[in-house]
Amino acid sequence: MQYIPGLAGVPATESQISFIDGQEGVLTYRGYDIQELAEYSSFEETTLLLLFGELPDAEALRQFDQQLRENRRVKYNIREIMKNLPTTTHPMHMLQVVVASLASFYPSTEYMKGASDNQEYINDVTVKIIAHMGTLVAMWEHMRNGYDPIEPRKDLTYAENFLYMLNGEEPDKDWARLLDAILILHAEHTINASTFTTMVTGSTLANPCSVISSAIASLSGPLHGGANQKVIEMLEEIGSPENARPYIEKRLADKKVVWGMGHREYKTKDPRASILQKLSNDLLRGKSDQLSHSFATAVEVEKVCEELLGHKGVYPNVDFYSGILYKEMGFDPGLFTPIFAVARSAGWMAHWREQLQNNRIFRPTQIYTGKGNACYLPLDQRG
Ligand SMILES: CC(=O)SCCNC(=O)CCNC(=O)[C@H](O)C(C)(C)COP(=O)(O)OP(=O)(O)OC[C@H]1O[C@@H](n2cnc3c(N)ncnc32)[C@H](O)[C@@H]1OP(=O)(O)O
Ligand SMILES: O=C([O-])CC(=O)C(=O)O
Repeated sequence: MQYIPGLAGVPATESQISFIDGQEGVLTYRGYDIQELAEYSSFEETTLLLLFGELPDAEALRQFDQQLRENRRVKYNIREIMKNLPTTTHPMHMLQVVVASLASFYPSTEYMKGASDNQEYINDVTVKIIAHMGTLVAMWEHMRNGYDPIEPRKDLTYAENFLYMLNGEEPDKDWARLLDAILILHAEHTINASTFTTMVTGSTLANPCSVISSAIASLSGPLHGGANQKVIEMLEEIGSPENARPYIEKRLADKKVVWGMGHREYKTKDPRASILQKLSNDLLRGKSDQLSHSFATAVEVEKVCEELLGHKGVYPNVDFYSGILYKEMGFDPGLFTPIFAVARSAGWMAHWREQLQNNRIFRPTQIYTGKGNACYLPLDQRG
């Protein structure tokens, strides 16, 4: 029996949801290239694709979109739970707590019989969770700053409503389209740590709100989704392109990782990083402000890392360029990982549903490396 740290390269499931070619830098959802989806699809349509395996027809999309719109509002008592959290609570921790608490408001043991026995519950809770994610993140942004949250609207798309709830203004169509593309890019990524968490928790037939809460916890770590906030902090610390080389050299000498670099599956640049870089470049072109400076610094960090880490297959991942876009859109860095979670709720729900269709509890084994038979000594006889 061989132990493989981090289960690198070990298949944990068979799945039809997404595919990565890590050598070529390819990512597809249900067979559709991520570049095409980011350009032409919407978050609502991509979510349906991930959940059901096909691009929907106009009526199916209209119905699903309507369900999402109808499920945006959160119950008064959920808002009360949020009100009682310290305002210093990181938005990812708020999300983990509040999504877990949804299980108290939407309980069910019926679905535990298996997917085929309660499709209606599974569909309802899927919509409820995905629709609530954006609302909760936008609400908390006001609440943690001491203001009342803004109520969601039903006449807006998912991305538009998120921007409206954050800014309290009519959402700009171009910003909403950009956010839509960002949500699509973050919606799914095979068996990453948080999706694996989803599958493990789901495999015990835990309530889906607990399942997604556990996935949020997993995504929050800086080696996973939490890296996007770390990247912008790092770029600000570096300050300008000419500081990139000494900064990276020192980090590597200190055996520290460069945030937003490296990936278990990709041994070349993450295709999502290339798309996000292009979007950032287009947005900042011709500007001479601080953020363009951060972008120039990021490009230089990438260049230095390619030279110093390229031989290890370490290149920018999805978290490297996204923060620059978020900052330009006016988002606080505390929102970066929660926005990732909002998008990824689509992928998590798709994997939860796939897991239930052919469920077997996850229960790997171990190679024991502890002591042999030990003899219990009463406390007064221990040295
Ligand atoms: C949405 C996401 O989750 S994307 C990932 C976000 N996370 C980050 O950006 C954090 C920084 N990156 C990392 O810590 C890692 O690359 C991970 C966690 C993403 C992947 O980890 P693993 O697949 O276990 O990579 P592993 O540690 O085997 O890396 C291989 C080699 O590249 C090095 N390496 C990998 N990533 C980095 C990095 N960001 N900076 C410096 N060196 C790195 C490792 O030190 C290792 O070197 P060695 O062979 O000399 O020991
Ligand atoms: O696949 C991974 O390990 C991490 C990642 O990029 C993601 O979840 O989007």
